[in-house]
Amino acid sequence: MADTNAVPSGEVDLPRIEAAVREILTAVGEDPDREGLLDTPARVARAYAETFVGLRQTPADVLDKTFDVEHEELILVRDIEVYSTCEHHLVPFHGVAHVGYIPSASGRVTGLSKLARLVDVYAKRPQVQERLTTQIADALVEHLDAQGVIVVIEAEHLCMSMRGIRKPGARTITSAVRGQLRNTATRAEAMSLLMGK
Ligand SMILES: Nc1nc2c(ncn2[C@@H]2O[C@H](COP(=O)(O)OP(=O)(O)OP(=O)(O)O)[C@@H](O)[C@H]2O)c(=O)[nH]1
Ligand SMILES: [Zn+2]
Repeated sequence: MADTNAVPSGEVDLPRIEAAVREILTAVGEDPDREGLLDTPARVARAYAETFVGLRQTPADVLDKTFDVEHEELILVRDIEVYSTCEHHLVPFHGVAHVGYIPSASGRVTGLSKLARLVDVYAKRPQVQERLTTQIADALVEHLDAQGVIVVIEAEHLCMSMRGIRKPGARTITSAVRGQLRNTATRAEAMSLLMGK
């Protein structure tokens, strides 16, 4: 099975994406040489480079810089906007991520913005929501030695809204809980904080 954590080396092959987009336009019955579409393959290539930039990033890139704070309680950033791409249909899914952790016993914490950056490292790849959730949680355990982690993602998948079953508004909720946050009381406290109750 392919290693979904693998980081490919090298740059995005823009000319190859351009050629593929020309092919797709032709295959759906369009004329890639008509004026309105002339720049489209190059635009799509640049957009894909941005959409999948996380394939060239690692969690260490954002979590290696830490500092020590005396705080062995929950740190939670709620409502981090997420745009990712469903790996089945290559259309977006979008919503919010809530990311919380209890720092290591030595109080190793990361900057709050780094939690949002970590979400993007994994969101900017072809994804399924379950794996996105799990990867964020596991990175916090691995890189911060966090004593507990909770990640909840709520998202709408455009592959379910704009096509296929066509159910706009259906939201999928996934969670990943590690370490001390598996404890019923601690987990209930975190859940009530992240639901805003
Ligand atoms: N578990 C999971 N499923 C997803 C995710 N994103 C999309 N899917 C689902 O992936 C499935 C792919 O199903 P297939 O039957 O292979 O493809 P399809 O014929 O296009 O399916 P429909 O979307 O039902 O039309 C669909 O049920 C999608 O709703 C995700 O993040 N997690
Ligand atoms: Zn999909």
